[in-house]
Amino acid sequence: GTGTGTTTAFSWPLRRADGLPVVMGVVNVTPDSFSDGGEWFEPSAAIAHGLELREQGADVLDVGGESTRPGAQRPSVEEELRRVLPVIEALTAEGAVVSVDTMRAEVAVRALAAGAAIVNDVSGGQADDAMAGVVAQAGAPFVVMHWRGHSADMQSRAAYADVVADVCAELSARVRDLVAAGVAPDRLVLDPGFGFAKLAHHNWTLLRHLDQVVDLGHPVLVGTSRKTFLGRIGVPDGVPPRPPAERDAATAATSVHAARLGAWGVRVHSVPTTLDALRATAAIDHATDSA
Ligand SMILES: Nc1nc2ncc(COP(=O)(O)O)nc2c(=O)[nH]1
Repeated sequence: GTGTGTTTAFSWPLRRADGLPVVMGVVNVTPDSFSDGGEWFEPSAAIAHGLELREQGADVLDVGGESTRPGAQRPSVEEELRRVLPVIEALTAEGAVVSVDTMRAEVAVRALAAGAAIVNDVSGGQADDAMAGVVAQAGAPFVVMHWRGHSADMQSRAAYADVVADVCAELSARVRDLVAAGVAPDRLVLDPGFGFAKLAHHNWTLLRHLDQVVDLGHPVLVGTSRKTFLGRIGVPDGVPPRPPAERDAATAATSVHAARLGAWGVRVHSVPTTLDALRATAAIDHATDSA
């Protein structure tokens, strides 16, 4: 690409005309993401998948080149760029709104130049000190996820006095640091980071009290899709969780719940399932009592 990628014109905060939460479709260009590892590793397959998600109704396509599943080893910057840039360029050329899922400032810079409109950083700017400046300079919307260190050993940090209060406090600290570094507050999206340094019960508790995250005053993104805690529903201890492809109904339930509690958006693998569930809920909410 020429590097002067066209960022698709879009207004911020992004809102759906139908009032449903923004649907962010997952395009993992990785050989080992836990939920769909390897399916879309080739750029052509990832591009086709992204266009399909957009066709299905996704408002944003989240393109990531680094798997963040527990225990994942990090790719090099070069490898991460090789994976995501062709996909970002092609999807933005087709008019899609793209977010780049990266913890690296260098990748964010190149992705924005290639047309990405949003930076989605699971570390919320903690993994790379240069990220805040890149996002501030670009004026790009920035997704700040709750994170306690790299996936290699993050589950060792899954200890909380009060997971909701702690996650809110740690996200608020990130907001302060990012604003101090020049990021505009109205460009920040917060995300509780389901499954990152969290055990199943932490995830359920965060969902139950998601309104407290919403009350921090920033749009909230929820990324529960196909995560292991959903695969454990109805599965006895000691039995492996159900595979990711069987977790879309549970994911949809969490998306409906998140919408009810005021979430701005949901980051999902299955767009049709998500929209079906959200639309059904909206139909219920808008049902009139006329005969
Ligand atoms: N903002 C945000 N980004 C993320 N990126 C990757 C994953 C890991 O899940 P995947 O391997 O299915 O992409 N989860 C999140 C998340 O929960 N929130």
